[in-house]
Amino acid sequence: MSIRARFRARRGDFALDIDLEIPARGVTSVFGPSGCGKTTLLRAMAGLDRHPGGLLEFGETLWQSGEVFVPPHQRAVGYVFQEASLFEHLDVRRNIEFALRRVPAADRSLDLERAVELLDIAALLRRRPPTLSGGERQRVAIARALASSPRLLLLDEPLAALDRHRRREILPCLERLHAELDIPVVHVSHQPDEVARLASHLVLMDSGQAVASGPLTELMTRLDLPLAHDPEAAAVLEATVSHLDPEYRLTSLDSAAGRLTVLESQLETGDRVRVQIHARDVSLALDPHPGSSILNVLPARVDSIVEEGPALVTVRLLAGEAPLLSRITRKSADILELAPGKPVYAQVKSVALLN
Ligand SMILES: Nc1ncnc2c1ncn2[C@@H]1O[C@H](COP(=O)(O)OP(=O)(O)OP(=O)(O)O)[C@@H](O)[C@H]1O
Repeated sequence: MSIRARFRARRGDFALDIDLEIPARGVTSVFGPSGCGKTTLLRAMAGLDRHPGGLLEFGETLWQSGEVFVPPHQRAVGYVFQEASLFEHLDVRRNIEFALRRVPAADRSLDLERAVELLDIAALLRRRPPTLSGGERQRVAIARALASSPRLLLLDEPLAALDRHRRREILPCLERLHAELDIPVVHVSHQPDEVARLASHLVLMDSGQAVASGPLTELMTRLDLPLAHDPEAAAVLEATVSHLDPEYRLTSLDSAAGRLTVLESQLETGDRVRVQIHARDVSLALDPHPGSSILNVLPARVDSIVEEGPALVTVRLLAGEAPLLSRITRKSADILELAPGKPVYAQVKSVALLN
């Protein structure tokens, strides 16, 4: 099942020209520079702005086409924007109950207790919004959006107004939503780390257009797209915990790129995790370097190479079928005579667990 969105709109000098098909499951992140049209797209999907000639299909359900325009409250869409708007005179419980009551009991996909548990807001139920912190407000706003039993959740930079610490508190809640509720989420963010952690699908926007749309793991490592050239460029891999080593306090993960070793954490065998490997943390060698202290050495082959200014190159590798990035000096690339198809060993200095 997929979501099809086609919108053309003009706002002063800005033109939105979008024709997208994204999966109606998992988390799709819409990523792009300020002013590129991310909010305009989400508002059009929610039905908050009507753009004549637009098309929006949610699976078999038509929300907009030609003369058809289903108003926002009949779309079963939950949305949370940067500054959460709550009913300031009602306590948190009543804010959520208000949303619950909009849906007949037989059609509810979750109850108050479940929404409270997922967003970890039991302690806030008697508080009124003016007494809540920014992070608490956002958690309540997301719980309220869920209480209306949406078929689609739209989150427009819900964490933008929060500092790093508060964002770290909410990210696990968003992950739980994704893992435990079968509601597709379209999520707008400026933060590459948030996108890497949450998204399964990515839409890259620029100047009102979708420059690319595809699986996160692929788009993050495509050398024709900007993410792979960022100083923070990284590959993201799904992995399963395969072995715990109590003696050395290490954990082994099996991924499509091969076996990875990370420091011991709270993980158990069989857990699914997501890891991030930064391009700057991957060096390359022509042999497996048995004398090295680096534990994670993956056989790979060079897929493509792009220069990053006069001194550096970014190399896209395929370790098995999994793409990885390596940022090395142009001199090293010349010494190793790197070229597409060449077998190499990727020495991974650091693997970050994202959850
Ligand atoms: N009512 C309006 N009148 C004129 N221009 C507008 C209006 N609303 C939005 N715009 C312009 O449309 C463009 C897209 O805005 P939008 O809010 O969708 O961008 P965005 O990608 O969400 O940005 P940000 O990441 O900064 O939130 C911007 O250039 C903005 O200035």
